[in-house]
Amino acid sequence: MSIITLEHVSKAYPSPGRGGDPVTAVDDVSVEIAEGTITAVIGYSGAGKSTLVRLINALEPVTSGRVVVRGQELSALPERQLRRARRDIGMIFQQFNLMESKTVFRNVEFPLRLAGIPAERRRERVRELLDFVGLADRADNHPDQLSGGQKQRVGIARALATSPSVLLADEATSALDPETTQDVLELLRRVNDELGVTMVVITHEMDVVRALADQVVVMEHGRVVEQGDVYRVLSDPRQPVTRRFMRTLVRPTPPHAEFAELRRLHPGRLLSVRVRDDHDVQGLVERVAGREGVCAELVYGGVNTVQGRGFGYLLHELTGPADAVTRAVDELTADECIEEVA
Ligand SMILES: Nc1ncnc2c1ncn2[C@@H]1O[C@H](COP(=O)(O)OP(=O)(O)OP(=O)(O)O)[C@@H](O)[C@H]1O
Repeated sequence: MSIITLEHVSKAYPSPGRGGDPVTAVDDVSVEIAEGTITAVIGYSGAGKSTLVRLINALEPVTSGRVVVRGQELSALPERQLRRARRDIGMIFQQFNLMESKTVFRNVEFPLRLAGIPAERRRERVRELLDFVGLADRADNHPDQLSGGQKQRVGIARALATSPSVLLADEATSALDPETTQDVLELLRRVNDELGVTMVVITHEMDVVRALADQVVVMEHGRVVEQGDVYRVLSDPRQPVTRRFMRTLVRPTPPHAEFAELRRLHPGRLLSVRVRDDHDVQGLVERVAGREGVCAELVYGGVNTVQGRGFGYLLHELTGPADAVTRAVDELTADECIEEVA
């Protein structure tokens, strides 16, 4: 069942200069997010990702379209009800946004105070949350006594204080080193698995997508240009922007100088084979190349996994009698997963 529905949502900001056209940050976006899932929103800087997320928790009003969260159309709610609805949507940020003058305890307690929860229950809840994020012994510290990863854990505890059913994460690991990123991603996984919280994660890091996402939404110039199940999007990216992102996880060919060296050693015709677990394209190469004295040699590979399923590219050199190689190349490149590399 869908917990967040965006229907033809657009957001325009006034032109930064006088008399210019408005900036359309989000342009006619329709997305459905199923309860209990993790959706990654990817796209280059300026694609409209942050704006989209601010529309989901109604930090910004939509220009047109509808945003529905748990059956409530946020854009139609009066301020009081909107504040209540926002308690059901937690948010974490790249720069953590903690109150530096307050202790960890007070930071996590803050949303509970706003919600009017009595002191005793607030204390219990903060303890429970700090336990969950592994910071039970840090309640009395100030943010400047914590590492980046610990600060983000406090951010997560604070976002979860009012037991929201949705958590929005805007580049939550972008300021962290790779190891700390892994720890925070693991915690976010637990938030989803153990608490059943639906998550929308903005990122430009494909490792985050790979580690967390069930579903991917790809944005470019304010529009959603591609969306789908994470394995489908990574193993069969359909838009150029998605392919560029996917190639940060797996490369079809080695970097420039290395490729020149590879070409020197393997001057024959090269075929790049996109690997998917639902299409035995490797078997196809072996069958076709096995005919007429053609030989296919694997010369480079970039393969990764998501949700335990392999995706990526294998590069083969075809050698043998010239006519037979041409026939093999023609037959193989008719498959959408195979293309010749110059
Ligand atoms: N408050 C605002 N006023 C005017 N223009 C804005 C505002 N917020 C965003 N924009 C513009 O909307 C477009 C989308 O911005 P947004 O921050 O949503 O993109 P993004 O994909 O999140 O980028 P980044 O990864 O750099 O944060 C950009 O052209 C940006 O300049």
